[in-house]
Amino acid sequence: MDKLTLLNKAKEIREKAYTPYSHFKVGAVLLTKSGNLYTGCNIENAAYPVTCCAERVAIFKAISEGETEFNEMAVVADTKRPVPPCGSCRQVMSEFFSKDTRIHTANLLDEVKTVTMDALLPYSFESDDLNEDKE
Ligand SMILES: O=c1ccn([C@H]2C[C@H](O)[C@@H](CO)O2)c(=O)[nH]1
Ligand SMILES: [Zn+2]
Repeated sequence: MDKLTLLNKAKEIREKAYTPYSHFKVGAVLLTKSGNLYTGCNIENAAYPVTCCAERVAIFKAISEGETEFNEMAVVADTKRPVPPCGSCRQVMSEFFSKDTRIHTANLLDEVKTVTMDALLPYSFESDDLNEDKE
């Protein structure tokens, strides 16, 4: 799918963000291999750390609907540079994305930076590292 289509959808969903504390709104869109779109916005909480980022909301919505294969993601926020996803979201993305999955990040000035999963989180901890057969 065209990255601008995904980014425009992310901009639209960003308006739904629940951000009474930071007033920092983020929108995310996830495209599955089957061609479905899952959207997410950040959802904050009076207990601040309970907040969930837009990226993880989109991924968790998709997983909970039985989708496990993804093509690309788009993320938008009102930042000076295309918004860099936080470390927790990078780890969650790496659980479900391939090394070459592209993440389109952007700001409201329509500056776009596309990065692969591997570039976003190199040398990531993954299931193979659990070494479950050792004891
Ligand atoms: O990539 C990001 C970075 C931050 N946030 C949210 C978390 C919190 O609600 C607010 C400020 O950190 O922005 C996201 O949703 N995605
Ligand atoms: Zn995050």
